[in-house]
Amino acid sequence: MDVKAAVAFAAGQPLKIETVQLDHPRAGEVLVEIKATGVCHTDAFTLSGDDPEGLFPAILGHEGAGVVVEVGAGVTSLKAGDRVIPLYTPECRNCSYCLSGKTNLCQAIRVTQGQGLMPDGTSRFSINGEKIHHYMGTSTFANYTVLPEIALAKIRDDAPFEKVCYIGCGVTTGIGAVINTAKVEVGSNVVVFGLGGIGLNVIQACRMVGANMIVGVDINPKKRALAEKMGMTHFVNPLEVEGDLVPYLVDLTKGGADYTFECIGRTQTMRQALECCHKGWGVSVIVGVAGAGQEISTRPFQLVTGRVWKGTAFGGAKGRTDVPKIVDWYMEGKIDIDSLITNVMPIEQVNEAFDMMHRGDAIRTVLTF
Ligand SMILES: NC(=O)C1=CN([C@@H]2O[C@H](COP(=O)(O)OP(=O)(O)OC[C@H]3O[C@@H](n4cnc5c(N)ncnc54)[C@H](O)[C@@H]3O)[C@@H](O)[C@H]2O)C=CC1
Ligand SMILES: N[C@@H](CCC(=O)N[C@@H](CSC=O)C(=O)NCC(=O)O)C(=O)O
Ligand SMILES: [Zn+2]
Ligand SMILES: [Zn+2]
Repeated sequence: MDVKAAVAFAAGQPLKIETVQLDHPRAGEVLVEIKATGVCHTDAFTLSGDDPEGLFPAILGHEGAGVVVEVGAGVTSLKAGDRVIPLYTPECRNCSYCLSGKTNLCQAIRVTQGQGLMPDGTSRFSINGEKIHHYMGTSTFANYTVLPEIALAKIRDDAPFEKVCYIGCGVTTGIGAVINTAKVEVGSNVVVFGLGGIGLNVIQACRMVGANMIVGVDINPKKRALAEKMGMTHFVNPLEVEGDLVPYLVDLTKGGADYTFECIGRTQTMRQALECCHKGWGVSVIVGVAGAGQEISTRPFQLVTGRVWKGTAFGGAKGRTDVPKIVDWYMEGKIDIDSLITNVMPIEQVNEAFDMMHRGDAIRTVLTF
């Protein structure tokens, strides 16, 4: 079938809206009509050429919501008409990772997903006979896409696509980093580096679990008001701090933070986030994705003296199990998504959405079809 997609033909080039060809779902696969998709910094990261797994041409996008149109042979958990959220971290419930009870990093299809292919090693997308790569197993910058059944969370029928698509990455990553990965306790002092689409969800989760001090760090002062609305208690602009940021944050948190979250993707801020943790017990969670070839460093003494460095992917969430629950939280008014969706525009304006993100003028832009 012919579908409309924003195609990334080469690193660093604007996306082009094209009519591309999409094959029908094969065994274990599902055809989904994407109704809305968020634009996450990771899409920009891959488009920039900094992603070692970045492949071109590709259809980017991994923060979508839509409706099942057709199921392939053997699909049992979904049917036409079901509302779904695509999962870049699938949940097969059968691989050793899923069965370990220790991680959300299902590996059932990770190899082919990283190669921009479906689990059988082929692509469903093409243009004029040339293969187009899938991206993160989701490719939500297309009005129809094909995914494995294990990479779809079935959600309730009254969930609005233009809001809950954000649960496909940013909301779940931020909230999950706090609840699943760090397990922030009541009364904790927290520092959040980066007040974008992920960091603001970290902040709202810290507020939800009853954190005491929630310090937000960002070089863009325009982020302050919304961060305060989400629960930030103190704002720090590193460009306005005289001297080193780390001792400033240690002083502010009276000895160091119990938990810190790096939601930027810069190795320098990852180090700062670790080193402003409290001696003896502070935990720093890396959420941001750093570019190809970059490495983190610190003095090992930082760890010897009790600070812990961790990371999180998709907030440690098991998608098919946890995403429907997070949709319920939104529908029940327990979490705020609406305030964080700053722009809604048609897919044709996808490049404008990237420009706004780079200028720091948007938290989340949602594209519609
Ligand atoms: N681990 C995971 O599963 C996930 C990771 N990510 C990653 O999280 C990071 C954040 O993503 P978004 O929130 O969508 O990005 P964003 O662009 O919305 O937010 C980044 C924020 O960092 C701020 N910032 C930039 N440089 C800074 C500096 N030197 N000091 C302080 N603040 C600075 C910006 O002003 C902006 O507010 C990205 O690296 C993204 O790839 C995103 C989703 C999931
Ligand atoms: N491909 C990159 C790493 C990209 C990355 O870390 N992705 C995150 C999700 S970011 C979402 O916006 C993730 O879940 N990683 C786990 C995984 O298995 O990919 C590289 O090669 O550095
Ligand atoms: Zn993302
Ligand atoms: Zn699995």
